[in-house]
Amino acid sequence: MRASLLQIAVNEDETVEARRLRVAALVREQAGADLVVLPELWTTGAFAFEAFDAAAEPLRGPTYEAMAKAASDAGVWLHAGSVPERDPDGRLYNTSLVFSPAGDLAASYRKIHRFGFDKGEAVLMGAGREPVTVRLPDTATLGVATCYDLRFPELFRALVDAGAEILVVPAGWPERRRAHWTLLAQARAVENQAFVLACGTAGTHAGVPQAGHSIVVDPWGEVLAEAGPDEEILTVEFDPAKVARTREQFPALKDRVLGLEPPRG
Ligand SMILES: NC(=O)CCC(=O)C(=O)O
Repeated sequence: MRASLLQIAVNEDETVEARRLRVAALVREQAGADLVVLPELWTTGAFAFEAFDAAAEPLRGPTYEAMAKAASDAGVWLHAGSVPERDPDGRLYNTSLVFSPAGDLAASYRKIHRFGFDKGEAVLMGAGREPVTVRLPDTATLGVATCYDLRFPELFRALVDAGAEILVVPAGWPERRRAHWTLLAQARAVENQAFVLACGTAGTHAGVPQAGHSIVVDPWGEVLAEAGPDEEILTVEFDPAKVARTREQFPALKDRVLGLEPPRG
């Protein structure tokens, strides 16, 4: 399987419309890949809270249209990262879109864990409730999560319980916590014996330098590829069957003890 992670630079000197056109062209150039992955909220930047409202779009808005067409032009599965979605009631969500090679929407996922504690995304956007997996026929099952979700292992375990073998994590992770990003991507891969494809942004928006360093980790925790800090296309080839082999050779997932009593005392 060949995957391309498009680590897009999100800077304020480029308009949302210009970036959308540029990213669509980059996706088209990935013809021949099986899966293309974009970062979180790449139209505005994940920390550009003040831009969310103006840039919000219905699910089937301009980013949906551009990415559906780019996926079908390239003939690839496309995890198009996330967009600020405005639902029919006016509520915003951080919503990921996954397209089939025919350009059909295969899945959408509203980010469950919103970042910012008592400000930013956490107050501006609603929370998703449903973990989402996507079956790529004859290939593997994707489990999708978004950025801050990476800190919550129980979500990833739910995805694995639903059959996920490749965990895809679009993000807008800041440079100041880059060490967490790398560590958590490896931890989620090792504990779930799954591939992790984590695609971040580069550049600086809203005064927050982005980490870049998109990363692909295999089910044994080995880093197969890692980007640098700037805009980059990270391409990697791997065998999804390694998930089943790893889980068979080192069957730790079978040793889970569920439903523990709460601690006494
Ligand atoms: N956009 C995000 O979810 C940022 C997450 C983050 O900065 C962190 O978890 O640290």
